[in-house]
Amino acid sequence: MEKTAAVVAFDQVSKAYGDVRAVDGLTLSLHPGQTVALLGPNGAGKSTTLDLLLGLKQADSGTVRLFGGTPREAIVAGRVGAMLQSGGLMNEVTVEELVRLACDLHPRPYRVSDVLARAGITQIADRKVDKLSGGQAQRVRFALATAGDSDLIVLDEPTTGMDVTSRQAFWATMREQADAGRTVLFATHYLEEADAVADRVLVLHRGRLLADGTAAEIKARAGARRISFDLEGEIDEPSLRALPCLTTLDVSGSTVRIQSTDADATVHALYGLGLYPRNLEVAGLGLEQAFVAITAAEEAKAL
Ligand SMILES: Nc1ncnc2c1ncn2[C@@H]1O[C@H](COP(=O)(O)OP(=O)(O)OP(=O)(O)O)[C@@H](O)[C@H]1O
Repeated sequence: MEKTAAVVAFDQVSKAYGDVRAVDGLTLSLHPGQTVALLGPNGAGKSTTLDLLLGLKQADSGTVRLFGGTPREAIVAGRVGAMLQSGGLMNEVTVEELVRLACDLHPRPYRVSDVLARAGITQIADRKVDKLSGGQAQRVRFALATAGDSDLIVLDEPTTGMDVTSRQAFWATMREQADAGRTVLFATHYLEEADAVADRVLVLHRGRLLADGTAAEIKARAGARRISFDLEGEIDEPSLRALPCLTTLDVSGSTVRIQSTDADATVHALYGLGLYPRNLEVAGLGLEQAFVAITAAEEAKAL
């Protein structure tokens, strides 16, 4: 394995199940220290992408490389820790026994007590794995993914079932991992998490990469400003519709709501029309709205 190679490199990777193209010509590389969120609607191909990355599924075409070698080589060398969505936990063993097993199997293991503490499961170390709540089981899966010193941590919807406090603690731990130079890749349906945690966001749709950038870039790309104001008197919709950089216009009574790709230019032109907007507000789109706008535009193209 090359030392300087990308952590993850997908080159024109495709995987189909019958007629369904789960992953369709995906090219992508990830680098050390990045925290990367993988977003996409149901069925977009997120889990398949992670399975290909981990060598759990084979691509129909294209290549998947981890650290310049095959996924299997990287996993055998202990360079990858993974927490998958559905992975069943062994029954009839305690949390501590299971974590100890994961540590024993890792080429560069951490101390069991440290792994338990980091995952916040020291208190339930003696409990049988099949008696855990959903959120506790997620934390145990996280402990298994971080049982040793791995360079890449892969997480498929890691915080599903966790309460707010566990979620915050989880992401604080993940940030420490990224600060220590590890690459963290996670699939999620929680867009606010991606916005808060990831320094790179990938949007998958029908197995293809629709967007790749920081959360701010993705919001900007979606036409990321909302402008709202009130106007007195009759509203001349055609002249508002002709404002520069406008993507949507909604007039409701005396209130006008606009989405614009350049709020400065739009507002400047608004005053240029001789209008006096009151209660003017300019706000960014959230990542969630940007995500909906980007994927909806793609759906519209497909029709
Ligand atoms: N083993 C399989 N056999 C047949 N089709 C499959 C199989 N696994 C996945 N698919 C299909 O491939 C597509 C991508 O599925 P995948 O699970 O990768 O998406 P996802 O983005 O992870 O979805 P979700 O957000 O719902 O978890 C979907 O249309 C799914 O129905």
